Parts: sequence; structure tokens; C-alpha cells
Amino acid sequence: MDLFQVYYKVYGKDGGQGTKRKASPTKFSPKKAKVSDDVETYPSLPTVTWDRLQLIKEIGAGEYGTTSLYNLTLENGDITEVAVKVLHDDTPVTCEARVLYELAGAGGAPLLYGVTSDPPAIVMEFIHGVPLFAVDQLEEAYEATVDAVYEFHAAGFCHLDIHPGNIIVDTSTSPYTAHLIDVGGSKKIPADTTGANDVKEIDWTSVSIIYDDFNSSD
Ligand SMILES: Nc1ncnc2c1ncn2[C@@H]1O[C@H](COP(=O)(O)OP(=O)(O)OP(=O)(O)O)[C@@H](O)[C@H]1O
Repeated sequence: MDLFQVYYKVYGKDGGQGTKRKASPTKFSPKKAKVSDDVETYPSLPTVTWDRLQLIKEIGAGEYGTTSLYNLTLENGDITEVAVKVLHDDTPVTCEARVLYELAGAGGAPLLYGVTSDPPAIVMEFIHGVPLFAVDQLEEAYEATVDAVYEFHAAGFCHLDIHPGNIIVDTSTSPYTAHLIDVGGSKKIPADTTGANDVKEIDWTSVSIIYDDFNSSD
């Protein structure tokens, strides 16, 4: 029995209750980071203005957007590192931002500080760690990933784009902590049991493929 099957057996197909883990230790809650409310553009989402953001460096560009490391000046004058994702082609940032807002750190997802306008971008917690494929202790990283997926589901969302590049592992904690990032394709889990199981199954299939890939590359 491999690790994935062990978790499947222990927690069951529908997932355990999944205790919501605290997101990365940070003294700033998203509420505290709120800078202003632009209720017309982004109802109920916190907003951040560009004058409070200072570019440090670009981190990487993906299919849907470019993510960079910035310093964000908070209302109290403190400065914190954030990841800022500008989506390509004027894709609205509100869907991904809303998922982050509702997850509130579940599954290790980055906390949302807010959204900007002109240009629109998502300002979120910068996750310190390494991509899953760069971790030494793979078994421990898998366990952390499985825990993160259970938490994500318990918060009412399925990720739907789980692959090694979307899992950042914080190896400074014991055991490791996995963070699921890139929630642009995530969806709310349907209320009916069959629909819920179907979408969760998509995530678990991705997790098992990752597990098999790494085992076969040994
Ligand atoms: N909150 C974050 N904290 C730290 N690094 C992040 C964060 N969000 C994204 N990154 C990193 O930024 C880089 C780009 O990520 P991004 O999500 O923009 O695109 P991608 O995952 O490469 O591709 P795609 O958007 O096509 O799925 C990746 O290396 C990713 O690990």
C-alpha cells in the first residue's frame, strides 16, 4: 500500500473533517492589511493601492499571469513581503481573489491582502518554501500535501489544478507544511454528495499521479 492509499483508507474517500490549519505565521491578518474599500469595483474584497507596493523582483510568469515579490506598506507603517499576481489579457482578478479570500489560508493557500486596480492585480501572502519537486524528504512532502488537500476541501473548494509547481513546501516546519497556490481554476464544491465526490476525485487523482511520477523516477 502506498502513502496515498494509506491516507485514502485512513481519512476515507469523502475526506476527514480536516482541521483548518493556520496559514503561515504572520502578524498581519488580511483585515489589518485592508487599505481601502472600492465597493463598486470589487464588492466586499479588500483593496490595496499601488503606491503602497514596492517591486523587489519578478518571481515567474505562468500561463495566466506574472507573479512578483513586492514590499507592501501596511496602514500602521510596517512593511511585509507579498506576492503580486498580474493576470494576462485583462483577465478579471476577482475570481481568484475571491477564492483566496474565502479560503482564508486553508490548505496553506496564500492569505489575500487585497486586489489593486489600474492595473488589476492580486496582492497575497508571499509563501516561503520550495516547489514540491525540489524537496529532499518526498514522503514528508506528500503527507503535507495530502493534509493540505483535505483542508482545502474542508473549506469548501476543490483546487482542480494540482501539480508539483502549484505546491510550495515549507521545509522549516516539522513536519513540513504544504501550501496549495494558484487557485485561479478552483471551484466551490457542489452541495450534493455525488457532485462533491466527483470534483474531489479530480484533486485526489492529481495527487496520486504526482506520487506515482516521483516513485517511478527513483
Ligand atoms: N503566493 C506566492 N508566494 C510565493 N511564490 C508564489 C506565490 N504565488 C506564485 N508564486 C510563484 O510564482 C511563480 C509564478 O506563479 P504563477 O502562479 O503566476 O504561474 P505558474 O504557476 O507558473 O503558471 P500558471 O499560472 O500557468 O499555472 C511560480 O514559481 C510560483 O511558485
